[in-house]
Amino acid sequence: MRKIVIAGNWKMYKTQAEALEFLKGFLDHLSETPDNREVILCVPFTALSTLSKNLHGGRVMIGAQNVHWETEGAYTGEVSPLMLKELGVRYVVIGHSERRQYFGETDETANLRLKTAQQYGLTPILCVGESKQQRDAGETDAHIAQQIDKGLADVDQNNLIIAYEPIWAIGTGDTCDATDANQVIGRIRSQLKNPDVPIQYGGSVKPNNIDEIMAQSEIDGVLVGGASLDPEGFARIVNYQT
Ligand SMILES: O=C(CO)COP(=O)(O)O
Repeated sequence: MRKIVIAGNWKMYKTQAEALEFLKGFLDHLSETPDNREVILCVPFTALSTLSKNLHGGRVMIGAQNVHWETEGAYTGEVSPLMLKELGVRYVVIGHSERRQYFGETDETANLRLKTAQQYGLTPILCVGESKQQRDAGETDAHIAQQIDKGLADVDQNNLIIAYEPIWAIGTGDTCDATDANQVIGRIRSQLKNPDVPIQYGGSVKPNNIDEIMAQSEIDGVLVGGASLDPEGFARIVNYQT
């Protein structure tokens, strides 16, 4: 039985005060959430400590949005897995398309980050997905196969989540057709050594399309950007109807 994992990716949004405000509105709704759904908030580094203190022992787990591959060193501006562990972080997003696009991340650096994260007991969420140009050229499967192949080299598939996020669907309101996403995710699964790895869909997930997305047989959860910033909306997503 595969796990269901619903994660919010706040990206570079919310100060500590705003994060606490979010919790006030969000936590009340979780009593309705079935036990088999993992709920994760992947927040900016600056909000991790506050969220950790306020969520300790509760239903919601905390994730970071990146991690360096060394334990410590002269890497200005970077954060190590040990530093995240100390704050109670359990998950970390790796290789998000925004990091690949704006910060020069590659499949190779994603692979290094994945291996170190696992070594320190963090569960990585590896993001993969094609651009509009690649999709139009019929290169979706080949591109993702390469991201998976290189990204997961020597990675333990027993402590891993994958997020399929078509780049053209991120932040655009242009959701990938749910049955289409289901097929791509099925093909990703067939490439894995462990077919039980949870695979999420991400890209313009909203309260009004979550039920259809989660009705798909291969989709084990979602990675939500913009709609995870609103406590009511994200609660509706977490409590999707089957
Ligand atoms: O990039 C995403 C999650 O990591 C998706 O963002 P949106 O939900 O805002 O499209």
